[in-house]
Amino acid sequence: MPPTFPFFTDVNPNVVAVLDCASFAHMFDMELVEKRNVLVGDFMPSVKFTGDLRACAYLDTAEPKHAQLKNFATDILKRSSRSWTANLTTELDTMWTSIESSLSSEGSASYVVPLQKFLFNFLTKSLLGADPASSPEIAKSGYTMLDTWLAVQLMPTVSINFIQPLEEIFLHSFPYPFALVSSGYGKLAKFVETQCVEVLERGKTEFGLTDEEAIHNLLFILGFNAFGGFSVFFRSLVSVIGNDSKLQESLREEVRENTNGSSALSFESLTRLDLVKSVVYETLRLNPPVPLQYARARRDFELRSHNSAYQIKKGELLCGYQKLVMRDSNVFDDPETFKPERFMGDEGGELLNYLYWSNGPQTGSPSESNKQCAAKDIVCMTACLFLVHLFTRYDSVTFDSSSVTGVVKAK
Ligand code: HEM
Repeated sequence: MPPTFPFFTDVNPNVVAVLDCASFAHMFDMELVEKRNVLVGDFMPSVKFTGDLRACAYLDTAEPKHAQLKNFATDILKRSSRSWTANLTTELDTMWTSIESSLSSEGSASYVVPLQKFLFNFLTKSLLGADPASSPEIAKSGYTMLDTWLAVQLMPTVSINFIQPLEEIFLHSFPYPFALVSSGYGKLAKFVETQCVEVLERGKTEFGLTDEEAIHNLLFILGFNAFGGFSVFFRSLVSVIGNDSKLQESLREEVRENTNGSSALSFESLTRLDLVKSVVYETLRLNPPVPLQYARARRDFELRSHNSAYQIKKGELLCGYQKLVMRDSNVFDDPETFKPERFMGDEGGELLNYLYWSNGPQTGSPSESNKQCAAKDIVCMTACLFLVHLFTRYDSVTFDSSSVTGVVKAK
Protein backbone atom coordinates (compact mmCIF):
# COMPACT_ATOMS: atom_id res chain seq x y z
CA MET A 1 0.00 0.00 0.00
CA PRO A 2 1.18 3.57 -0.63
CA PRO A 3 3.08 5.54 0.45
CA THR A 4 6.54 4.08 0.02
CA PHE A 5 9.79 4.51 -1.94
CA PRO A 6 11.85 6.66 -2.09
CA PHE A 7 11.24 9.08 0.79
CA PHE A 8 9.07 7.06 3.15
CA THR A 9 11.93 4.94 4.44
CA ASP A 10 10.23 4.22 7.78
CA VAL A 11 6.92 3.10 6.27
CA ASN A 12 6.36 -0.60 5.59
CA PRO A 13 4.07 -0.92 2.55
CA ASN A 14 3.33 -4.64 3.17
CA VAL A 15 -0.12 -5.51 4.47
CA VAL A 16 -2.28 -8.60 4.85
CA ALA A 17 -5.36 -7.80 2.74
CA VAL A 18 -8.64 -8.87 4.31
CA LEU A 19 -11.29 -9.34 1.66
CA ASP A 20 -14.43 -11.09 2.90
CA CYS A 21 -16.93 -10.52 5.74
CA ALA A 22 -15.67 -13.42 7.86
CA SER A 23 -12.03 -12.29 7.85
CA PHE A 24 -12.85 -8.57 8.18
CA ALA A 25 -14.74 -9.24 11.44
CA HIS A 26 -11.39 -10.05 13.17
CA MET A 27 -10.55 -6.36 12.81
CA PHE A 28 -13.29 -5.47 15.31
CA ASP A 29 -11.89 -7.78 18.01
CA MET A 30 -9.77 -5.54 20.19
CA GLU A 31 -8.23 -8.57 21.92
CA LEU A 32 -6.71 -9.59 18.59
CA VAL A 33 -5.78 -6.26 17.06
CA GLU A 34 -4.58 -2.82 18.08
CA LYS A 35 -5.37 0.44 16.32
CA ARG A 36 -2.52 2.70 17.45
CA ASN A 37 -1.56 5.17 14.69
CA VAL A 38 -2.99 3.03 11.87
CA LEU A 39 -5.98 5.14 10.79
CA VAL A 40 -4.63 5.47 7.24
CA GLY A 41 -2.10 2.61 7.26
CA ASP A 42 1.49 2.28 8.45
CA PHE A 43 2.00 5.91 7.43
CA MET A 44 0.69 8.51 9.86
CA PRO A 45 0.44 12.19 8.87
CA SER A 46 2.55 14.50 11.07
CA VAL A 47 0.95 15.42 14.40
CA LYS A 48 1.51 19.05 13.36
CA PHE A 49 -1.77 18.67 11.43
CA THR A 50 -3.56 18.04 14.72
CA GLY A 51 -2.04 20.55 17.14
CA ASP A 52 1.00 18.37 17.99
CA LEU A 53 -1.16 15.67 19.51
CA ARG A 54 -2.70 12.38 18.41
CA ALA A 55 -6.45 12.68 17.80
CA CYS A 56 -8.90 10.06 19.08
CA ALA A 57 -9.03 8.13 15.81
CA TYR A 58 -5.27 7.40 16.08
CA LEU A 59 -5.48 6.02 19.63
CA ASP A 60 -5.74 2.37 20.59
CA THR A 61 -8.37 1.24 23.09
CA ALA A 62 -5.57 0.30 25.53
CA GLU A 63 -4.56 3.97 25.82
CA PRO A 64 -6.54 5.63 28.65
CA LYS A 65 -6.89 8.85 26.59
CA HIS A 66 -9.00 6.92 24.04
CA ALA A 67 -11.84 6.39 26.50
CA GLN A 68 -11.76 10.07 27.58
CA LEU A 69 -11.89 11.31 23.98
CA LYS A 70 -14.40 8.77 22.68
CA ASN A 71 -16.76 9.63 25.55
CA PHE A 72 -16.26 13.33 24.78
CA ALA A 73 -17.23 12.65 21.13
CA THR A 74 -20.29 10.66 22.21
CA ASP A 75 -21.33 13.47 24.55
CA ILE A 76 -20.99 16.06 21.77
CA LEU A 77 -23.28 13.95 19.58
CA LYS A 78 -25.82 13.44 22.33
CA ARG A 79 -26.05 17.14 23.08
CA SER A 80 -26.07 18.21 19.45
CA SER A 81 -28.99 15.88 18.70
CA ARG A 82 -31.29 18.53 20.25
CA SER A 83 -30.57 21.07 17.51
CA TRP A 84 -29.61 18.56 14.79
CA THR A 85 -32.88 18.42 12.80
CA ALA A 86 -33.57 22.17 13.07
CA ASN A 87 -30.06 23.02 11.78
CA LEU A 88 -30.38 20.38 9.08
CA THR A 89 -33.67 21.84 7.81
CA THR A 90 -32.37 25.43 7.77
CA GLU A 91 -29.10 24.60 6.04
CA LEU A 92 -30.71 22.25 3.49
CA ASP A 93 -33.23 24.95 2.61
CA THR A 94 -30.38 27.40 2.05
CA MET A 95 -28.50 24.87 -0.10
CA TRP A 96 -31.45 24.06 -2.34
CA THR A 97 -32.42 27.72 -2.69
CA SER A 98 -28.91 28.52 -3.92
CA ILE A 99 -28.95 25.53 -6.32
CA GLU A 100 -32.36 26.59 -7.67
CA SER A 101 -31.15 30.13 -8.26
CA SER A 102 -28.09 28.95 -10.29
CA LEU A 103 -30.32 26.50 -12.11
CA SER A 104 -32.72 29.20 -13.25
CA SER A 105 -29.95 31.54 -14.39
CA GLU A 106 -27.57 28.99 -15.93
CA GLY A 107 -29.67 25.91 -16.79
CA SER A 108 -27.59 23.61 -14.57
CA ALA A 109 -25.98 24.05 -11.16
CA SER A 110 -22.91 22.38 -9.71
CA TYR A 111 -23.89 21.04 -6.30
CA VAL A 112 -20.33 20.50 -5.05
CA VAL A 113 -19.75 23.89 -3.41
CA PRO A 114 -23.34 24.31 -2.09
CA LEU A 115 -23.10 20.81 -0.56
CA GLN A 116 -19.79 21.63 1.12
CA LYS A 117 -21.10 24.95 2.48
CA PHE A 118 -24.22 23.21 3.74
CA LEU A 119 -22.18 20.53 5.52
CA PHE A 120 -19.76 23.02 7.03
CA ASN A 121 -22.50 25.28 8.41
CA PHE A 122 -24.74 22.44 9.56
CA LEU A 123 -21.96 20.48 11.30
CA THR A 124 -20.31 23.54 12.87
CA LYS A 125 -23.62 24.69 14.31
CA SER A 126 -24.69 21.23 15.48
CA LEU A 127 -21.45 19.66 16.72
CA LEU A 128 -19.62 22.76 17.96
CA GLY A 129 -22.62 24.85 18.96
CA ALA A 130 -20.98 27.75 17.09
CA ASP A 131 -22.27 29.83 14.20
CA PRO A 132 -19.73 30.31 11.37
CA ALA A 133 -21.43 33.66 10.67
CA SER A 134 -19.78 35.02 13.84
CA SER A 135 -16.50 35.15 11.88
CA PRO A 136 -16.76 36.49 8.30
CA GLU A 137 -13.56 34.71 7.23
CA ILE A 138 -14.65 31.32 8.61
CA ALA A 139 -18.14 31.78 7.13
CA LYS A 140 -16.62 32.46 3.70
CA SER A 141 -13.68 30.05 3.60
CA GLY A 142 -14.02 27.61 6.52
CA TYR A 143 -14.97 24.72 4.26
CA THR A 144 -12.01 25.28 1.89
CA MET A 145 -9.67 25.48 4.89
CA LEU A 146 -10.90 22.02 5.92
CA ASP A 147 -10.66 20.68 2.35
CA THR A 148 -7.03 21.72 1.95
CA TRP A 149 -6.10 20.55 5.47
CA LEU A 150 -7.57 17.12 4.65
CA ALA A 151 -6.01 16.95 1.17
CA VAL A 152 -2.49 17.85 2.27
CA GLN A 153 -2.31 15.29 5.09
CA LEU A 154 -3.95 12.47 3.12
CA MET A 155 -2.38 13.06 -0.30
CA PRO A 156 0.42 10.46 0.15
CA THR A 157 -2.17 7.71 0.64
CA VAL A 158 -5.17 8.46 -1.56
CA SER A 159 -5.61 7.47 -5.14
CA ILE A 160 -6.82 10.19 -7.50
CA ASN A 161 -6.81 7.84 -10.51
CA PHE A 162 -4.05 9.79 -12.23
CA ILE A 163 -1.84 7.96 -14.77
CA GLN A 164 0.36 5.31 -13.12
CA PRO A 165 3.24 5.24 -12.26
CA LEU A 166 3.16 9.06 -12.29
CA GLU A 167 0.71 9.12 -9.39
CA GLU A 168 3.04 6.95 -7.27
CA ILE A 169 6.15 8.92 -8.22
CA PHE A 170 4.78 12.44 -7.89
CA LEU A 171 1.99 12.17 -5.32
CA HIS A 172 2.80 9.20 -3.09
CA SER A 173 6.55 9.59 -2.63
CA PHE A 174 6.85 12.29 0.01
CA PRO A 175 4.81 13.82 2.83
CA TYR A 176 3.50 17.35 2.32
CA PRO A 177 4.47 19.99 4.86
CA PHE A 178 1.93 21.31 7.36
CA ALA A 179 3.19 24.81 6.48
CA LEU A 180 1.01 24.64 3.33
CA VAL A 181 -2.16 24.76 5.45
CA SER A 182 -0.97 26.11 8.80
CA SER A 183 -2.56 29.52 8.35
CA GLY A 184 -6.07 28.14 7.67
CA TYR A 185 -5.77 25.52 10.42
CA GLY A 186 -4.64 28.19 12.89
CA LYS A 187 -7.71 30.30 12.07
CA LEU A 188 -10.03 27.34 12.54
CA ALA A 189 -8.40 26.49 15.87
CA LYS A 190 -8.78 30.11 16.99
CA PHE A 191 -12.45 30.00 15.96
CA VAL A 192 -13.01 26.86 18.06
CA GLU A 193 -11.14 28.37 20.99
CA THR A 194 -13.20 31.58 21.01
CA GLN A 195 -16.62 30.35 19.85
CA CYS A 196 -16.97 26.91 21.45
CA VAL A 197 -16.42 27.95 25.04
CA GLU A 198 -19.21 25.79 26.44
CA VAL A 199 -18.12 22.55 24.70
CA LEU A 200 -14.48 23.16 25.63
CA GLU A 201 -15.42 23.72 29.23
CA ARG A 202 -17.28 20.40 29.32
CA GLY A 203 -14.25 18.72 27.76
CA LYS A 204 -12.19 19.99 30.68
CA THR A 205 -14.55 19.51 33.59
CA GLU A 206 -16.38 16.31 32.59
CA PHE A 207 -13.77 14.45 30.53
CA GLY A 208 -10.51 15.65 32.08
CA LEU A 209 -9.10 17.06 28.82
CA THR A 210 -6.69 19.97 28.48
CA ASP A 211 -7.74 22.99 26.43
CA GLU A 212 -5.45 21.89 23.60
CA GLU A 213 -6.79 18.32 23.57
CA ALA A 214 -10.36 19.54 23.46
CA ILE A 215 -9.74 22.14 20.72
CA HIS A 216 -7.82 19.89 18.34
CA ASN A 217 -10.05 16.88 18.87
CA LEU A 218 -13.13 19.00 18.24
CA LEU A 219 -11.56 20.24 15.05
CA PHE A 220 -10.64 16.68 14.03
CA ILE A 221 -14.19 15.48 14.70
CA LEU A 222 -15.62 18.38 12.73
CA GLY A 223 -13.17 18.33 9.84
CA PHE A 224 -11.89 14.80 9.42
CA ASN A 225 -14.65 12.57 10.81
CA ALA A 226 -17.80 14.54 10.08
CA PHE A 227 -17.11 16.97 7.21
CA GLY A 228 -14.74 14.55 5.44
CA GLY A 229 -17.07 11.56 5.88
CA PHE A 230 -20.30 13.29 4.86
CA SER A 231 -18.68 15.03 1.86
CA VAL A 232 -17.87 11.64 0.36
CA PHE A 233 -21.05 9.88 1.50
CA PHE A 234 -23.57 12.48 0.31
CA ARG A 235 -21.98 12.60 -3.12
CA SER A 236 -22.54 8.85 -3.53
CA LEU A 237 -26.08 9.13 -2.14
CA VAL A 238 -26.89 11.80 -4.70
CA SER A 239 -25.37 9.79 -7.54
CA VAL A 240 -27.32 6.68 -6.51
CA ILE A 241 -30.72 8.38 -6.75
CA GLY A 242 -29.51 10.81 -9.44
CA ASN A 243 -30.99 9.41 -12.61
CA ASP A 244 -33.22 6.64 -11.31
CA SER A 245 -36.69 8.08 -11.73
CA LYS A 246 -38.37 4.85 -10.63
CA LEU A 247 -36.42 4.81 -7.37
CA GLN A 248 -37.16 8.50 -6.84
CA GLU A 249 -40.88 7.78 -7.33
CA SER A 250 -40.87 4.97 -4.75
CA LEU A 251 -38.93 7.07 -2.24
CA ARG A 252 -41.23 10.05 -2.78
CA GLU A 253 -44.32 7.91 -2.22
CA GLU A 254 -42.96 6.44 1.00
CA VAL A 255 -41.88 9.84 2.32
CA ARG A 256 -45.17 11.57 1.47
CA GLU A 257 -47.33 8.75 2.88
CA ASN A 258 -45.51 8.75 6.19
CA THR A 259 -44.86 12.40 6.85
CA ASN A 260 -48.25 13.81 5.75
CA GLY A 261 -46.45 16.47 3.72
CA SER A 262 -45.02 18.06 6.87
CA SER A 263 -41.69 19.75 6.12
CA ALA A 264 -40.46 19.53 9.74
CA LEU A 265 -37.74 16.90 9.92
CA SER A 266 -37.79 14.57 12.91
CA PHE A 267 -35.93 11.43 13.92
CA GLU A 268 -39.26 9.81 14.91
CA SER A 269 -40.59 10.04 11.34
CA LEU A 270 -37.88 7.60 10.24
CA THR A 271 -39.37 4.61 12.07
CA ARG A 272 -41.75 3.91 9.20
CA LEU A 273 -39.45 4.78 6.30
CA ASP A 274 -38.15 1.30 5.52
CA LEU A 275 -37.26 1.91 1.88
CA VAL A 276 -35.47 5.19 2.67
CA LYS A 277 -33.38 3.42 5.32
CA SER A 278 -32.64 0.47 3.05
CA VAL A 279 -31.47 2.79 0.24
CA VAL A 280 -29.13 4.54 2.68
CA TYR A 281 -27.68 1.21 3.87
CA GLU A 282 -27.32 -0.09 0.32
CA THR A 283 -25.48 3.10 -0.66
CA LEU A 284 -23.09 2.59 2.27
CA ARG A 285 -22.61 -1.06 1.26
CA LEU A 286 -21.67 -0.37 -2.35
CA ASN A 287 -19.88 2.95 -1.72
CA PRO A 288 -18.30 2.74 1.74
CA PRO A 289 -17.08 6.33 2.34
CA VAL A 290 -13.92 5.11 4.10
CA PRO A 291 -12.92 2.22 1.84
CA LEU A 292 -9.81 1.08 3.73
CA GLN A 293 -9.46 0.12 7.37
CA TYR A 294 -6.29 -0.99 9.12
CA ALA A 295 -5.49 -2.90 12.32
CA ARG A 296 -2.26 -4.39 13.68
CA ALA A 297 -2.10 -7.92 15.17
CA ARG A 298 -1.71 -7.63 18.96
CA ARG A 299 -0.52 -11.24 19.07
CA ASP A 300 -0.19 -14.30 16.83
CA PHE A 301 -3.61 -15.62 15.87
CA GLU A 302 -5.47 -17.62 13.26
CA LEU A 303 -7.53 -15.52 10.86
CA ARG A 304 -10.43 -17.33 9.18
CA SER A 305 -12.00 -16.35 5.90
CA HIS A 306 -15.10 -18.15 4.54
CA ASN A 307 -12.99 -20.91 3.04
CA SER A 308 -9.54 -20.87 4.61
CA ALA A 309 -7.42 -20.05 7.66
CA TYR A 310 -4.18 -18.05 7.89
CA GLN A 311 -1.53 -17.62 10.57
CA ILE A 312 -1.15 -13.94 11.41
CA LYS A 313 1.99 -12.88 13.27
CA LYS A 314 2.06 -10.26 16.03
CA GLY A 315 2.82 -6.84 14.50
CA GLU A 316 1.52 -7.61 11.00
CA LEU A 317 -0.78 -4.97 9.54
CA LEU A 318 -4.21 -6.07 8.35
CA CYS A 319 -5.84 -3.98 5.65
CA GLY A 320 -9.57 -4.44 5.15
CA TYR A 321 -10.77 -3.38 1.73
CA GLN A 322 -14.44 -2.53 2.29
CA LYS A 323 -15.25 -2.29 -1.41
CA LEU A 324 -14.60 -6.02 -1.86
CA VAL A 325 -15.73 -7.10 1.59
CA MET A 326 -19.13 -5.47 1.03
CA ARG A 327 -19.47 -7.46 -2.22
CA ASP A 328 -19.03 -10.80 -0.44
CA SER A 329 -21.26 -13.21 -2.38
CA ASN A 330 -21.47 -15.59 0.60
CA VAL A 331 -23.43 -12.89 2.41
CA PHE A 332 -24.95 -10.58 -0.20
CA ASP A 333 -27.05 -12.04 -2.96
CA ASP A 334 -26.20 -10.60 -6.42
CA PRO A 335 -23.59 -8.41 -4.67
CA GLU A 336 -22.65 -6.11 -7.55
CA THR A 337 -26.23 -4.92 -8.04
CA PHE A 338 -27.70 -1.94 -6.19
CA LYS A 339 -30.89 -3.37 -4.71
CA PRO A 340 -32.88 -0.59 -3.01
CA GLU A 341 -34.91 -3.07 -0.93
CA ARG A 342 -32.00 -5.30 0.13
CA PHE A 343 -32.10 -4.30 3.81
CA MET A 344 -35.90 -4.44 4.23
CA GLY A 345 -37.85 -7.10 6.15
CA ASP A 346 -36.51 -9.71 8.58
CA GLU A 347 -33.95 -11.13 6.18
CA GLY A 348 -32.77 -7.64 5.23
CA GLY A 349 -32.48 -6.77 8.92
CA GLU A 350 -30.17 -9.77 9.42
CA LEU A 351 -27.83 -8.38 6.76
CA LEU A 352 -27.15 -5.33 8.94
CA ASN A 353 -24.85 -7.64 10.93
CA TYR A 354 -22.56 -7.56 7.88
CA LEU A 355 -22.74 -3.86 7.00
CA TYR A 356 -19.32 -2.61 8.09
CA TRP A 357 -18.90 1.00 6.83
CA SER A 358 -18.47 2.34 10.43
CA ASN A 359 -15.65 -0.07 11.34
CA GLY A 360 -18.11 -2.37 13.04
CA PRO A 361 -21.42 -4.05 12.22
CA GLN A 362 -24.45 -1.78 11.77
CA THR A 363 -26.01 -3.74 14.66
CA GLY A 364 -23.01 -2.99 16.93
CA SER A 365 -22.63 -0.29 19.59
CA PRO A 366 -19.74 2.19 19.49
CA SER A 367 -18.07 2.42 22.89
CA GLU A 368 -14.83 3.31 24.63
CA SER A 369 -13.75 -0.34 24.30
CA ASN A 370 -14.00 -0.49 20.52
CA LYS A 371 -13.07 1.63 17.51
CA GLN A 372 -16.46 1.84 15.84
CA CYS A 373 -17.51 5.26 14.52
CA ALA A 374 -19.09 7.22 17.36
CA ALA A 375 -21.71 8.57 14.92
CA LYS A 376 -22.75 5.23 13.41
CA ASP A 377 -26.48 5.81 13.93
CA ILE A 378 -26.74 9.55 13.44
CA VAL A 379 -24.88 9.36 10.12
CA CYS A 380 -27.53 6.98 8.73
CA MET A 381 -30.40 9.00 10.20
CA THR A 382 -29.01 12.21 8.73
CA ALA A 383 -28.80 10.62 5.28
CA CYS A 384 -32.41 9.44 5.63
CA LEU A 385 -33.50 12.96 6.62
CA PHE A 386 -31.60 14.38 3.63
CA LEU A 387 -33.82 12.18 1.42
CA VAL A 388 -36.97 13.05 3.38
CA HIS A 389 -36.22 16.75 2.94
CA LEU A 390 -35.51 16.29 -0.77
CA PHE A 391 -38.75 14.41 -1.49
CA THR A 392 -40.82 16.77 0.61
CA ARG A 393 -39.50 19.77 -1.29
CA TYR A 394 -39.38 18.22 -4.77
CA ASP A 395 -41.28 15.66 -6.84
CA SER A 396 -38.03 14.81 -8.61
CA VAL A 397 -34.49 16.07 -9.10
CA THR A 398 -32.13 15.17 -11.93
CA PHE A 399 -28.41 15.11 -11.40
CA ASP A 400 -25.42 14.43 -13.60
CA SER A 401 -21.96 13.71 -12.19
CA SER A 402 -21.55 16.91 -10.18
CA SER A 403 -24.52 19.06 -11.15
CA VAL A 404 -28.23 19.36 -10.67
CA THR A 405 -29.78 19.63 -14.13
CA GLY A 406 -33.46 19.94 -13.21
CA VAL A 407 -35.94 20.01 -10.34
CA VAL A 408 -39.70 19.53 -10.24
CA LYS A 409 -41.10 21.24 -7.16
CA ALA A 410 -43.58 19.36 -4.98
CA LYS A 411 -47.15 19.90 -6.13
C1 HEM B 1 -20.53 9.97 6.77
C2 HEM B 1 -19.87 10.34 7.85
C3 HEM B 1 -18.91 9.46 8.59
C4 HEM B 1 -18.22 8.36 8.17
C5 HEM B 1 -18.25 7.71 6.81
C6 HEM B 1 -17.44 7.89 9.30
C7 HEM B 1 -16.63 6.76 9.28
C8 HEM B 1 -15.83 6.36 10.33
C9 HEM B 1 -14.96 5.21 10.32
C10 HEM B 1 -14.80 4.23 9.16
C11 HEM B 1 -14.30 5.17 11.49
C12 HEM B 1 -13.26 4.14 11.93
C13 HEM B 1 -11.90 4.50 11.41
C14 HEM B 1 -10.88 3.44 11.72
O1 HEM B 1 -10.56 3.25 12.91
O2 HEM B 1 -10.39 2.80 10.80
C15 HEM B 1 -14.76 6.30 12.27
C16 HEM B 1 -14.32 6.60 13.53
C17 HEM B 1 -14.76 7.68 14.25
N1 HEM B 1 -15.78 8.54 13.91
FE1 HEM B 1 -16.87 8.51 12.22
N2 HEM B 1 -17.66 8.71 10.36
C18 HEM B 1 -18.55 9.69 9.97
C19 HEM B 1 -19.06 10.71 10.74
C20 HEM B 1 -18.71 10.95 12.03
C21 HEM B 1 -19.27 12.02 12.84
C22 HEM B 1 -20.40 12.98 12.43
C23 HEM B 1 -18.64 11.98 14.02
C24 HEM B 1 -18.93 12.91 15.16
C25 HEM B 1 -18.74 12.68 16.40
C26 HEM B 1 -17.70 10.85 13.99
C27 HEM B 1 -16.84 10.47 15.00
C28 HEM B 1 -15.94 9.44 14.93
C29 HEM B 1 -14.97 9.15 15.97
C30 HEM B 1 -14.78 9.93 17.28
C31 HEM B 1 -14.23 8.06 15.53
C32 HEM B 1 -13.08 7.38 16.29
C33 HEM B 1 -13.61 6.20 17.07
C34 HEM B 1 -12.59 5.62 18.01
O3 HEM B 1 -11.45 6.08 18.04
O4 HEM B 1 -12.96 4.72 18.77
N3 HEM B 1 -17.79 10.25 12.76
N4 HEM B 1 -15.71 7.00 11.55
